[in-house]
Amino acid sequence: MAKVRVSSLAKEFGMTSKELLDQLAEMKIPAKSASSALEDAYVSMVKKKLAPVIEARSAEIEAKKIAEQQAAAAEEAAAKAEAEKERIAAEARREEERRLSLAAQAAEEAARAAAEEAAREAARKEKERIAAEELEAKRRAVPASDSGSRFRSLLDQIAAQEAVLKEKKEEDAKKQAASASERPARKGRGQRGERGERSDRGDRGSATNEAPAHRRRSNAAPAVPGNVDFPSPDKGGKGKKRKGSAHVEEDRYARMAREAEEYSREKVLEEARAAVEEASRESTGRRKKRKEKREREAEQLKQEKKLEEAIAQGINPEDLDAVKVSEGVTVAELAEALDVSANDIIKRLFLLGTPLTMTQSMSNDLVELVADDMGRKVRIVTAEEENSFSFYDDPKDLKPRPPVVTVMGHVDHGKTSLLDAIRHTNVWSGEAGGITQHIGASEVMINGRKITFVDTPGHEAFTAMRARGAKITDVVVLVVAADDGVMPQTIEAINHSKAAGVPIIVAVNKCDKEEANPDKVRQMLTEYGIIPEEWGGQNMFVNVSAKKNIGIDELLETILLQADVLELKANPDTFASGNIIEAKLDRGRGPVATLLVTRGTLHVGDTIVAGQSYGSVRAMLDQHGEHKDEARPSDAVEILGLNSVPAAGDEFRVFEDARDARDLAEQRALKARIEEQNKVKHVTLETLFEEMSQNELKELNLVVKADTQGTIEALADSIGKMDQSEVRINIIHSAVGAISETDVSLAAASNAIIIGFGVRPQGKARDAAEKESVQIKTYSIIYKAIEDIDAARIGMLAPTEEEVQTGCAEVRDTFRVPKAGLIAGCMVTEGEISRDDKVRVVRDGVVIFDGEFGSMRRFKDDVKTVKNGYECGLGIEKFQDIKVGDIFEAYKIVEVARTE
Ligand SMILES: Nc1nc2c(ncn2[C@@H]2O[C@H](COP(=O)(O)OP(=O)(O)OP(=O)(O)O)[C@@H](O)[C@H]2O)c(=O)[nH]1
Repeated sequence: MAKVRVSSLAKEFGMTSKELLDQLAEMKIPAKSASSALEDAYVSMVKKKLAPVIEARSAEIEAKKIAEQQAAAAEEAAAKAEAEKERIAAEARREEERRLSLAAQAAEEAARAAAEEAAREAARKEKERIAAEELEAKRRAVPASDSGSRFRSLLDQIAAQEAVLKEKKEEDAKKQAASASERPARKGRGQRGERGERSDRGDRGSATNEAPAHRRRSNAAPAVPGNVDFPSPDKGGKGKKRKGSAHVEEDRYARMAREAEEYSREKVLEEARAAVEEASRESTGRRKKRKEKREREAEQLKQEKKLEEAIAQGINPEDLDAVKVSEGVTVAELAEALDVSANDIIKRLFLLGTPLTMTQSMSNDLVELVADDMGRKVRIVTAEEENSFSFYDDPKDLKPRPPVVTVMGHVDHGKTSLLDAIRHTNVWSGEAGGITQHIGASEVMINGRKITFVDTPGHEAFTAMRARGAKITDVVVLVVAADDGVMPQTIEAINHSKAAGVPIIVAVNKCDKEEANPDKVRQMLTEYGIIPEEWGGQNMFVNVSAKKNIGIDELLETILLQADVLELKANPDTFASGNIIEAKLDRGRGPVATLLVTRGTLHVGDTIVAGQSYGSVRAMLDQHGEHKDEARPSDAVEILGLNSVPAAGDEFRVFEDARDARDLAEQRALKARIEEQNKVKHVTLETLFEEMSQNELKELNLVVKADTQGTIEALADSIGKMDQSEVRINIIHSAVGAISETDVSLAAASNAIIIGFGVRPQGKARDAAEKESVQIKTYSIIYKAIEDIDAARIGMLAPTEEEVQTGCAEVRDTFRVPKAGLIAGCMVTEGEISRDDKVRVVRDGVVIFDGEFGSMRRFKDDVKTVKNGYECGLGIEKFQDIKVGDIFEAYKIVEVARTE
């Protein structure tokens, strides 16, 4: 066997070699250094001993790893947030700088425009001054003596020039006033409209210089007071200088610059705010993504857990999402389960050739077919499954629990005596007639460890209960009397234990007896696969004497050893569940149940459901009749408080809500009652008379199927002539053709018998009839049918011979053989056909010939029988009309004893 070094084992355990060496020294396991190699046995010992330490270590390491991962994740998130903050700030800074430089540029442009305007204004004023001087010079140049017409005309010219100047001045003033009043109206317009208007007016100079400033102003829409003087669109720059206009314009440009600056700052702030908002939106987005990720992970975890549970419960994970329906569900119930209309299902059933009504129950195959047709998944739950609970426990919640042991064996081999010896109490003497009458349970403490014993009865009548006993136990102690050896119930106990997969410890009892032969018992048991360990097998054997108290301690130690190997665990920190091992109605205390807790902890006051019973645990008693407050996994206790007596073997579980418990129990009880009522036993020709007298049956319903209409008419005619004074015979349905599943449904619904003439049940009709207990009687001659019905009517019918089908073969090919005639190449599809069987040739459900085989061959050899799955050549006596697809039904007529 491979050895493991201390160092590598230490590494595996997550400890240092020194630590492990210390532990080994403590356990007295020889190991000198880290390089010392340990035997396998030591390794498993160490593993077992250090399991809690290793678990704690690995949990510690795991926790550390998780903490590290979390810290790293937090650090990363913080770094990311910091970087993001930095990015946003830088972005805001850059934006601020850009806006400020734009504002400065705007201010500069405004100042330049102001300077240019001032220069233009100065030039205009200069021109006006020169013109005035020229006029004055002209006036002075006119001689005082010359007061003739030339002088007058000169004065007129001057006066006209002055008038023109004045007029122009007035006009300018008007225009300026008009432009000032127009300004606010223009201000509201779009930038494009404003520009268009200006170009229409042909404002050349200011259009180029002022356009940027105007655009910005228009964007920011600062309030412009109505009385502000704007440069007038002075054509040609002529006209007089306006009073204080330079000063006003200086103010305006300064304000424009300030406004531009303010606007820029506001804009920058606004954009910075938007950037921050965007960033926070992004971080919200990240938070949302993280949340989504967490949700996804949680969902995945849930799915994994569900899968684990499904596997633990032995359910196909694919069936998890399937709709659960009970076996024998009715059309209406299925419709409700699938949330579809019952009509939809009825329609589909009709198309499948099996029309059913709302209240009729459906076969499993039909349920699956219909569901499949609808693209739905269903899981058919058996009654047993329905009444059982399934749980899933996280492995980390599991804690060691005591073993539950069942003592089994042949009657009088000493089971009770052995338990008595174990418990040091004299149970045997208290039993009625010295025979254990029920499953009893008891707990024993050995070396500080508990073992729960379930004592099963040894009589054959309790076989079923014993089977349950084997299922709820961890270990079976098979008691075999050394003087008696292996007996029928010993074998039965072995089979039950094996079926339940429970290990068997053999207690060879009565070894004190002289005739005891323990070795013979060992020898006998090998035949049943129970081989002693000392002979290289799997089973532990202990020789005991219950009477003389010999070998009892050894037996108990062996049980504990076996339990250690099994590593039994359960979750004690949950609602209790388990099995009823015995229940009875006590005259004074009402229903009393002994139950075994397999999971969780049961408390006084808990509400439980067990099978169809429910109630609160009013009192809890141990095997000595002492009151207990709680029962933990592997504890067996007697409880009071159920509303009825549950069945031994029923599962129980605690319900949080008493109403849920009552609902479930009542639902189960109701279902059981309905099922009982629905178990209709249909009439048969053999039971007709009995039914007539017991249940006052006044009518016999028949469904008649025949090969021809003539046969149906002949039968109806004969029946009409029958004496119907005691029972009326109704042909409720008759038709030509094979007996179908629909005929069976009809017969089941109307308590009818199916009579077939020259026809056979088709497809699944035979199975359906068996399931529904509908009798199908097939005849080839009418008078035989009439005879049977007549005999049944007067209670004289008792079949003396019966037809037994032996097999079926399908014709795959036909060929002619000289002398032998037509031979059918067949495949046997059911049972085994024999050369001397009778044979019926069935085509499309109708019997076309009834006779005997003429030949039966496999390859070139004549054979006596051919089994299912084999090919053969079959010839039929006096029948040549064989066609591909025909079915040969082989049958025998057997004698049946009269049942009266
Ligand atoms: N000599 C001898 N007799 C024993 C021993 N064990 C049991 N007996 C006797 O065998 C008989 C049957 O014992 P039980 O303990 O009732 O046997 P059981 O298998 O429990 O029987 P049922 O309850 O009927 O299934 C009694 O008379 C016991 O005294 C034993 O070790 N030695």
